[in-house]
Amino acid sequence: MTDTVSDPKTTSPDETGSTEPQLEPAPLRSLIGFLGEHRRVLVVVVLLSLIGAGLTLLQPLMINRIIASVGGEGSLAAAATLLIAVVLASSVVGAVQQFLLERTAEGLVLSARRRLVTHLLRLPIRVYDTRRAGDLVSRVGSDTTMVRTALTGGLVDALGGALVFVGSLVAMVLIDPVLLGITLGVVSIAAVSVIVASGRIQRLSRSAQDAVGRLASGVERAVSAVRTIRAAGATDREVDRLSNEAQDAYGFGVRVARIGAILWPISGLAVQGSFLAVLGVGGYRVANGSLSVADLITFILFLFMMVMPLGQFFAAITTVRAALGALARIDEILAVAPEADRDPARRADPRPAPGGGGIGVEFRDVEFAYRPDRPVLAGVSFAVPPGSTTAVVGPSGAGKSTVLALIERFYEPTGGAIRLDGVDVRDLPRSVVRSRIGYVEQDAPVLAGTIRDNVVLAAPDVGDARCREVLAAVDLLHRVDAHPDGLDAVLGDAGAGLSGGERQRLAIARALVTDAPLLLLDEPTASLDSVTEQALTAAIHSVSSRRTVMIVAHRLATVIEADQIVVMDAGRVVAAGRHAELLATSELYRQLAEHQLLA
Ligand SMILES: Nc1ncnc2c1ncn2[C@@H]1O[C@H](COP(=O)(O)OP(=O)(O)OP(=O)(O)O)[C@@H](O)[C@H]1O
Repeated sequence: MTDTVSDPKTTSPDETGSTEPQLEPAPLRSLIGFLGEHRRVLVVVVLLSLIGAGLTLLQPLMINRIIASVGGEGSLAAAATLLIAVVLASSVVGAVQQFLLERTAEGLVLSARRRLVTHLLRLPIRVYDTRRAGDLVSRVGSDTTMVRTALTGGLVDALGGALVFVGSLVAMVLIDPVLLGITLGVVSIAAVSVIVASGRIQRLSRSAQDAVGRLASGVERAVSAVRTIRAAGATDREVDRLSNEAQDAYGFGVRVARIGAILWPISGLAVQGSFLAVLGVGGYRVANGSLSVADLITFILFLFMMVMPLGQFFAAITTVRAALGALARIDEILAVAPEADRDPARRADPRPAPGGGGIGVEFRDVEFAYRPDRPVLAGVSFAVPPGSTTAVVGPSGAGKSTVLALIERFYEPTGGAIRLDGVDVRDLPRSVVRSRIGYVEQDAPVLAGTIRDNVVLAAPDVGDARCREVLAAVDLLHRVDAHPDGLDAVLGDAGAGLSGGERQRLAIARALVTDAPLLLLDEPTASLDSVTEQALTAAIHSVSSRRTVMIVAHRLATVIEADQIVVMDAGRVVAAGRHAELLATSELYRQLAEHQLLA
């Protein structure tokens, strides 16, 4: 299972001027796979495009008939009526095709965004540790739009165009092979230059998308930390940083424009050259009688027809290549395996959650590292009896939060085992493990939305009475009642409208609402004053009679009453026991306690 975003295939960074390793563009078949679910309507669009191409090809032949009818061959009125009918039919077919194509393109964006969002929220936690949120967001917003341009920017038109091109070619070879030879000679100069240049355009567009991703990450970083940035007087520097990222995207766009600026005159010259050559040589051949005027005009009309799809085709190459660059960024995320459980056959039967008393937790020789070269937990063992309260204390960086993250199965231990009620957590589906746990992470976020949205996150069906009950338990009910909208009071991003302590208490209410038998609290009282802290500690204490509680705390006052205190240092358990015992037996605990005037 892949659980990190890998970029196995990279190109040399200096090709694009970017210092970051570049993803290889997605292969064309990946784009075709993406289009797969819209294949029915795309077949219709392609058919319409082919019909449109056929109708277009008929037009020069009809003009030939009109010219011939002026010379006395057949009815002019009939030929003209037929031409008008064909032109009208071709417009109608074109309009229907355009609409279906645009609708399909929107559908493509929709399904790509849905797939990405579905996947993005299920990636292993490790991936979010290494990826920037803004960049992930820009893949959903901007890269999907780029893929859309592959369709609307000519992929389908190019198919109809190919028919017009081939049809024109056949007609032209029948009319005058010599003239056709001259035309192709000149046009191939344009073709070669476009194909060479489009590879470069593809790399540059991908770099532009990467730059847009970095810009989005930068904006996200700046907006989410706007107070800190303002207070630090760093606004101007952040603005400069972001405008540099925007400048990068601009730079790549300008480089694409530069290539385009050289490219289009070359193709324009080739097209003009072929017209002039056909007019010159064709005029000469009309003069010496080897070609009729009607055939020369028809040939020139077919030349027009051939050149138009050529333009479409060149444009399609460029947009499809740019889209493949963006698709590589989408595929990179889709290729990461989402969080997965063990083969169901090997899973233990999840036991029903006990009615009361909580569940037991056991760590046996647990090893863990976020990075292979830096072990974070080394042989951690301890047992938390059901219904007891265990505090985990120790200096910063000791691995306390990691212990809770492993119980939640955000990461897998690299050695040893974690058991819930005697069952290895790896043998339980993650959803079952998590449904039994109420978890308050360190700096737990408040989600934008109402107070109710926040409380019922894990239990969307609970009623107002239960919401009020848990809000009362964390001493927030009076705050809710003071607001005219009560539970429906809207909180801004990051819980704007609440104090730091209120946010923390709301997070605890969220963990309490499900009545989960195991409560994991990571520094739940960090931003509380000592009076509120005491109230909250009492609240936690009152709910702890019915469940197992594990609480990480720096403030020992919170945990003095715990049934067991596990002291960690540098990824190891150095002591475990009750407060009074540890004061006598653990030097580290005594130091921690002395600092807080508890000894
Ligand atoms: N997501 C992560 N990726 C890489 N390293 C991490 C990650 N989270 C924590 N670490 C590292 O793992 C070690 C233990 O971190 P952890 O957060 O578990 O410590 P802690 O005891 O909870 O610290 P604190 O009391 O400061 O919260 C630290 O060295 C930290 O730098």
